[in-house]
Amino acid sequence: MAEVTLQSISKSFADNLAVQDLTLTIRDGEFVVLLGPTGAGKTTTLRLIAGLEKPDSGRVTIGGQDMASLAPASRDVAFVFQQYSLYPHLTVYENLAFPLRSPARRLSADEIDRRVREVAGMVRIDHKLENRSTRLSGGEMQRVAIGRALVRKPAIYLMDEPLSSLDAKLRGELRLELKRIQRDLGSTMLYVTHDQIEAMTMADRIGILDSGKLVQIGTPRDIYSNPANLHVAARLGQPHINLLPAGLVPGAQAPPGTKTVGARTEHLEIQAANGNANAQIDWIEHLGDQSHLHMRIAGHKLVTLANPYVPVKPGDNITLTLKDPLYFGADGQRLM
Ligand SMILES: Nc1ncnc2c1ncn2[C@@H]1O[C@H](COP(=O)(O)OP(=O)(O)OP(=O)(O)O)[C@@H](O)[C@H]1O
Repeated sequence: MAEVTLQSISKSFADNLAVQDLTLTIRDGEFVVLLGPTGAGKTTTLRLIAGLEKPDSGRVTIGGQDMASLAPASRDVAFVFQQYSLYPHLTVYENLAFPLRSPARRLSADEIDRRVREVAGMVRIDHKLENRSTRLSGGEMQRVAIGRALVRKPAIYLMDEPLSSLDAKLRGELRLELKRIQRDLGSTMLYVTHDQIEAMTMADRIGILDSGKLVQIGTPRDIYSNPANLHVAARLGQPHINLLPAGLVPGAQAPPGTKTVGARTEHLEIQAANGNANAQIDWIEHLGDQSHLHMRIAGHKLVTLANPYVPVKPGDNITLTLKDPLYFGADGQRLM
């Protein structure tokens, strides 16, 4: 494993600036997640590291070595794509063994066998080693695709939404397993997703990409609690952060220049109105272990998370107050 750096990388397709002046270090053994909406430049960033795209300017280094003159095959990276790309005519075993069979590796048959079985156990596909890869469920195929990357020990794993084609339950399971495997192996990993739960649960650091720019990078806790601007604040949190005009909800002293107040569940206090109602419950979504409270204050809608036994019902008048919310200026940047 190795440290990977991107130094002031830019990449355009015709007049579309896909990656803009991107500087990022993925430390040796670190799990970095790039989070951003569609078209933010996530896949392009991975492809630039893998050498599948050439930057217009800037430098990529792996283990301190400049990659400019190295072809993809010489870069010592393993790429997992969004859609499993297995060899359909081969068994699971042969798919996993394939990357190890290159003559340049000079691995013995015993060594290959040991490694294939070890990785098959890690991704829990060891019971299907003799199956043709086409005779697998989508989830099993994607396990094999991830396993095929893991049999090698490259400088860095590049993963492009590897769980996005799976159903929610399997995604949850594999998310945990991938994190465990990465920690056990001490792998360096750059993982791309637009799923905030994946980012929050797996990353050592999350980088937020917007229109090709790295807007903020930090630990999940830091990105959640101290978003640099409105864009970052809106990317994390379920339900979405409520963005309200300054002065709408009482209870907090906004700093000068505040245009927007950002209020998550933990920033809102709800009380049964005592003749001093300022808001109303619109409706309640029951999710089982918790509920979403939809409220309205002076024509603005808000949503917060509540316990399922919260003693309110649609139509109730309530008193809503703020508790240490986030403040943003007219330019969208956070005000401290
Ligand atoms: N080969 C290409 N030719 C032309 N434009 C491209 C090419 N690859 C990417 N782009 C453009 O570059 C921008 C960034 O694309 P990229 O695929 O990196 O985004 P992304 O964040 O990975 O999106 P998604 O989540 O949809 O995969 C987009 O506007 C895209 O249309």
